[in-house]
Amino acid sequence: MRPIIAPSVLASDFANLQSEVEMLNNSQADWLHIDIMDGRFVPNISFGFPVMEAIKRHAQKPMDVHLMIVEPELYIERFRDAGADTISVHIEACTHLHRTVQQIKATGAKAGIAVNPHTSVQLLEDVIADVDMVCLMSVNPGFGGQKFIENTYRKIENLKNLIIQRNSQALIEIDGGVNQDNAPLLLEKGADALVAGSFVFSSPDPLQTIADLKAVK
Ligand SMILES: O=C(CO)[C@@H](O)[C@H](O)COP(=O)(O)O
Ligand SMILES: [Co+2]
Repeated sequence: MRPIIAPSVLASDFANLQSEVEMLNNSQADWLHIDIMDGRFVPNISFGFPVMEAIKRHAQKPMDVHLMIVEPELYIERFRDAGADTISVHIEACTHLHRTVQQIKATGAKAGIAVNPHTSVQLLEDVIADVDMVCLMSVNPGFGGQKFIENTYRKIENLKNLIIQRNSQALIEIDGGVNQDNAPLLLEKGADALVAGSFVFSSPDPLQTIADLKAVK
C-alpha cells in the first residue's frame, strides 16, 4: 500500500497561504496536516480558527488537525466547525481521554491520539480499539524542522503489535523530521501516514518532493 502523505501547512509560506494550499490541491498529498499550538502544551503558538477556516475555504483535501493544546475537550466542536476531518488530541493533555475520543467521534470527525516521544504506546491499550489513528510524534512537539528521533521505529513496532492484539483499525501516523531517507523504514515498520513539513516546503520543488514521498515503498 502506498503511504498517506500529509504535508504540514505549518512549514508553508503564511503570506501566500492560498497559493500554498492550491499547490497541495494539485499535488499527490492525501491530507493537509494542520498544527495547532497554544503556547501552553507546547512552547510555541501557531494559528487558530480564522487561519484554519481560511485554509478550509481553498482546501480540496481532508484536514488532519493535530491539537497541541491543553484542555482540547473545550474546543473539539469548534475545530470540527472550522473544517477538521480528523482531530488528534495528545494523550498527555487529556485527563478523560476515552470521553474526549467519544466527543470527537460524536462530531462526525475521525478521532486520533497523538503520543509524545517519551510516552509509551502501551498506555493506549484500553482505548486503541476506539480510535481511527495514532499520531506518533517523532520529535518533541512545538516546532517544525527538528531532527527525527530514532526510537520511533521501535515504537511503531510496539504500536503495530498492540493494534493487532486489540483488533483495532487505527492508522499509524508519523509526525516530525520525516524525509526521503527515513520514510522507507518507517513504512516497513508499519507506518500508514507520513507528515512532512520542512522537508516538503523547504525543497526546491514541493510537488515533486510530495510525489517522491508518495512513491516510497
Ligand atoms: O506537530 C508537529 C510539530 O510539533 C509537526 O507536524 C511538524 O510541523 C512537522 O514538521 P517537520 O518536522 O516535518 O518539519
Ligand atoms: Co503535527
